[in-house]
Amino acid sequence: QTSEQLVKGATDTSNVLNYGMGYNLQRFSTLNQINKDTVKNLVPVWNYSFNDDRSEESQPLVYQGVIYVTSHNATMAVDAKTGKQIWKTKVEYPAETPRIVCCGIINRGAALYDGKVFRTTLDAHVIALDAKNGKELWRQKAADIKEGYSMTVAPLVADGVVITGISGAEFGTRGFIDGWDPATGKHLWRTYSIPSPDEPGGDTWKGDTWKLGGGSTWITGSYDPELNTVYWGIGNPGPFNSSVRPGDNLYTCSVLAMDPKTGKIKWHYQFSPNNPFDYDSVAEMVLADMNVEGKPTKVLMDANRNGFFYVLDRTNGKLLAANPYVKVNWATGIDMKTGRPIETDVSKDAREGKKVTVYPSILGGKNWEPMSFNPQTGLAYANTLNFGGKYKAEPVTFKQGEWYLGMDLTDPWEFGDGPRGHLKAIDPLTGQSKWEAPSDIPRFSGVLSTAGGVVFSGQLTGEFEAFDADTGKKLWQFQTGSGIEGQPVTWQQDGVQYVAVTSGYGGVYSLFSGDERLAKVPPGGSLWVFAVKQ
Ligand SMILES: O=C(O)c1cc(C(=O)O)c2c(n1)C(=O)C(=O)c1cc(C(=O)O)[nH]c1-2
Repeated sequence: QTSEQLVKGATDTSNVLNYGMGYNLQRFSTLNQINKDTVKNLVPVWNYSFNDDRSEESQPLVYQGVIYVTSHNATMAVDAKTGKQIWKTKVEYPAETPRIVCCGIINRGAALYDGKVFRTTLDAHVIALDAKNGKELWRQKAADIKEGYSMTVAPLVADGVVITGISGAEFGTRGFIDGWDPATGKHLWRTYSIPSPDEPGGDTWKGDTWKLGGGSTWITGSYDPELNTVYWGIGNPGPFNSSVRPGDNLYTCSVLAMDPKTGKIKWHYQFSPNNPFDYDSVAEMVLADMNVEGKPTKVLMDANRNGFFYVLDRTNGKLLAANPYVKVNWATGIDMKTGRPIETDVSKDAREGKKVTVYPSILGGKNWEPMSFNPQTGLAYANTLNFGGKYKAEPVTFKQGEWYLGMDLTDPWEFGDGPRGHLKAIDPLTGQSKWEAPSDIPRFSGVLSTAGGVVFSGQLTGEFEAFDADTGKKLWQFQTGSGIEGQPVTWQQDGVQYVAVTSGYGGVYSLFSGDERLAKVPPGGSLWVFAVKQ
């Protein structure tokens, strides 16, 4: 398809063309056949097996009646109406690859453009497949797994350029974002998320620390075609132990506004300077037009892992609002003039090597699982985490291909008795919830909202759920075969509205929380498609 079709994104209701359902990453659909009244009649239409037992985080794409979905070891095309496989192309990677993957053997999905399917591989390659038959058209190596790099990100195609990020900040890497020619795979540009000493921002690193500075870019950016600007979030600095790397450590825990053709940085905003707590700022930068103090404003929204919900003016990076949306104790607020956090003793003590209890934990107030913004209700629907962590920095030495953390990980969580997560309907400008749907085990699935007044999400124990967008009341649920870590999408074909989500248990909470309630969840990746019973 053309880039023009891609721009339509969420408003093109018969296709799901990119990660985030539209370049604004709103994950909102104007479809309303599935609505507050009819959702109780939602039934599965078909289920397609991935023949895989890993976590399935891939967001399905839909184009002209074909679903394109990925797992860590395959790319698949499936007939959207029947669930019949059209093609499946395996992804091979060296057996030692999982050793340098921090948080799960996963892939978050593909990008579609000009008859091709683009994806990344765990061993840090970018590949293009023919959308018709799954044949590989080109393959490029982005980085070396021996140096600790891996890839889980879904690519973005903006202004005719395939844009990809990288993972590896827990292994002493130096993050970057790459631009590739969709037709040939030619490498067009690389923008490092960590500037070298002679570049602007280079003085925020001491000595050689920039070389191992982290700043992964593992979640797909958003794109404003009118401003021709891509917004991409940057991960945590490495190592966690901040005494190793004094300074602000640009551009870690920041958002970059970039030119898609050249990768040139137009502006940046740093959420958490010199961060010790793994507060990656990679999560989706959602774009919307919103009234701010009575003025229509082009904004960018971010439910940051550091616990604050930010609204920026996306034309220039100016801070418009920043309020906590979960419990936060590392800062009392954000200085609206300087944009910098007003830190508490928790941050100071952590930097001095003392043991602290920090809210949010190193998994954040919200992790990677994408939220949805519904322009009709003006609310952001996000799966948030409701626990803190115990944090103590410890000495660390760098060894290539090994964990480079500098944090005592023996007992890192501070779980309370209450629910460990909520699906929250958040007012972006205040951070306040209109409603909260608690969950004992936190939800780690993406969120979808629709003009039918319904919000979809899923549980790590496998329930696919629908909520009333205005009240948070649960309207429907369906037990899938494994845990849901996927990202629901919706589209319409031949007059029928469908909803799809992957099921397949795993991800960072499952790996590291020690939550025994998850031990009984059966593995098994598959794709579910639902519609209202006719
Ligand atoms: O710094 C990084 O490079 C990096 C990469 C990834 C990833 O690629 O999945 C995660 C994280 N960090 C991370 O901090 C994290 O909490 C996380 C959760 C998940 C997941 O898939 O559940 N991935 C990652």
